[in-house]
Amino acid sequence: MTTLAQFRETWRRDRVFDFMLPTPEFERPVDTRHGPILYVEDVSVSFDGFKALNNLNLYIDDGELRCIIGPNGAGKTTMMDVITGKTRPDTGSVYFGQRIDLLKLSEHQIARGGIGRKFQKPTIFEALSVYENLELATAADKRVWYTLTRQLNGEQRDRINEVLIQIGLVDKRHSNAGELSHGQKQWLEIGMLLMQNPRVLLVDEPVAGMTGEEVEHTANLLTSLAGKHSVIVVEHDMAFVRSIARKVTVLHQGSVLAEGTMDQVQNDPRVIEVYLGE
Ligand SMILES: Nc1ncnc2c1ncn2[C@@H]1O[C@H](COP(=O)(O)OP(=O)(O)OP(=O)(O)O)[C@@H](O)[C@H]1O
Repeated sequence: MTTLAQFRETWRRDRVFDFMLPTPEFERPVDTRHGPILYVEDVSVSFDGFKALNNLNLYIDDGELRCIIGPNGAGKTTMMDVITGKTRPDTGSVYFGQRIDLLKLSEHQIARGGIGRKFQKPTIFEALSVYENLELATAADKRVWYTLTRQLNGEQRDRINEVLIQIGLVDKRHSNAGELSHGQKQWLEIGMLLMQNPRVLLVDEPVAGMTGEEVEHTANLLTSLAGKHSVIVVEHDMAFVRSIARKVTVLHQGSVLAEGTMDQVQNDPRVIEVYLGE
């Protein structure tokens, strides 16, 4: 007799029935037995006839740190919008692990299901302390009055302390978030995302406007997250990309132009022509 477990084993990603789709908010871990945690396949997005993404194929391995570069308008933001459910593609498929079809989930479900996104502009609560910001981020229920009046359990407190160490803000735990430097605000927001234990973190231009020291701290932070999380960094700062990148994907006109180590893509004549030679 076929048990449900055996049946699951034989599922093909393209044959998942809606009613069997796990609710990603509650069912973990995501199935990454085949390697990738994200499958973006043949994805196209048009805006008024203009193809922002053009049969884009991108595979991100579980725990990898991937840098995405490319000229203005290459489709980097649109790609992140598609993965996080903000923009729906015209064609193609996007899977989280083997079985979770992200195109069937709302932006909220995707975020709660383990794909966190850090926008360029931090969205921290400036009037609250660093600790309180992290405390807010632990909650499934984002209603501030509820969150701040309830007691944290020991595990949640441990997690906040762990994240404070990770982001390097232990000494600032009682400072108001509004008093932090630009870089520290960015790290706090990364910390808030980490409180949700995301499997994938999308980070948009993390070092824009940072001092040299802050850039270095950010490089250390993002590289320390790889392994435990899959981290996708979109960044224009080439020195920064070089300092953290293992594998780089170059987007151009909505497709992958080149992929490889920083040395490989930097020496690729097509990449030099459309991007690095600018
Ligand atoms: N909502 C939209 N409506 C119309 N056109 C759009 C929309 N969003 C993006 N585009 C266009 O799609 C193309 C890709 O944009 P996208 O923002 O994804 O590029 P990008 O690689 O992130 O660029 P940048 O490095 O400048 O942020 C651009 O030509 C942009 O003008």
